[in-house]
Amino acid sequence: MNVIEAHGLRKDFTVRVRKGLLRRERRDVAAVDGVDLTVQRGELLGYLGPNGAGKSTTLKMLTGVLHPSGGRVSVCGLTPVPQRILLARRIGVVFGQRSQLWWDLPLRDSYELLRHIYRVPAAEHAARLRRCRDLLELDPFLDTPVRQLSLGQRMRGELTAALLHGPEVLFLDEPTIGLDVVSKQAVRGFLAELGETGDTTIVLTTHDLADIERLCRRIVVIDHGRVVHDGGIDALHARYGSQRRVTVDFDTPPPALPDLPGVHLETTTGPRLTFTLDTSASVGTLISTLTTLGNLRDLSVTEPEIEEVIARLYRSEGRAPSQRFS
Ligand SMILES: Nc1ncnc2c1ncn2[C@@H]1O[C@H](COP(=O)(O)OP(=O)(O)OP(=O)(O)O)[C@@H](O)[C@H]1O
Repeated sequence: MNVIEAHGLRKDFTVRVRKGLLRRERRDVAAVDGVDLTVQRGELLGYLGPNGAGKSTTLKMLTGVLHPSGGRVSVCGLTPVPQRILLARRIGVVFGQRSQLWWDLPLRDSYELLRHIYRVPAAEHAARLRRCRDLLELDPFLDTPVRQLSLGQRMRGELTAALLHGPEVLFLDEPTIGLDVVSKQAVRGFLAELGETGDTTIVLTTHDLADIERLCRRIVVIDHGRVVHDGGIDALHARYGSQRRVTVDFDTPPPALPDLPGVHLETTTGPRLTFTLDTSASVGTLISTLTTLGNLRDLSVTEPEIEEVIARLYRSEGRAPSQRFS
């Protein structure tokens, strides 16, 4: 069953552009330009794209913060803007830059207030909080006012706040931005566990591709407000011709190699040779050919980096590298 359905979703903003010293011109910018998106119950979807691609704008329309300029959208069977209050009970939202906690209150008190706002039965609330406390290790700072929390502590606190009313869908806009390695691991581990239960549908935007690799089986990539990829990471590797790298060490420098289709000799440093292989080429064929040329002492195969694949995709959509990553 689809929890999120968007068809031809668009959002135009009117911006003023400087024209000469005093003149300003109004111009329409299509931030989201006809996005079709369906997400099934229990999916953990990565929503990717370069800066300014339209990710946050999409999330704002899905959560009822922004009115779409066109298209249809439904989340949990509701239309986000007109049914915003009903929807708020069924979704959880974490926008990295904004807080839903009370700045001067300790986390514990913010959670108690949220319990009353959402009218969550005490036992249910306690059970959910217990789980978050354990998995996100909240106890050392549960009684600290939010304004005194570090970014990583606050993010763990925000995640908990978004989940205490038991939402069906969790929207996360860059939840690991600026976090140290330990906090990132805590947040990722928590989301992985939440995703595995299949009870909560998660839509995650991030520039951290390690988040995507660790968590998402399906990714949707948008650029200039349009979907440019919807599928698994493997499909991306296949589509953008990722290259594996094979490094071998011979006992002594080997003689010249015969040509093998899809295999490219990248570097030779004494007895060490490094090859790149197109997706169509076989590592097995390369190795068996190499063993006929001399004694192999060591061998390593490196899988293509997701960064490399995503960079190719962004490049193929016609952006300069400096515009791509934050
Ligand atoms: N309130 C607004 N008024 C005018 N233009 C806007 C507004 N909000 C967003 N935009 C424009 O819409 C486009 C998409 O912005 P959006 O914030 O959705 O991108 P994003 O993919 O989330 O980017 P980032 O990765 O940098 O957060 C950008 O060109 C942005 O400048």
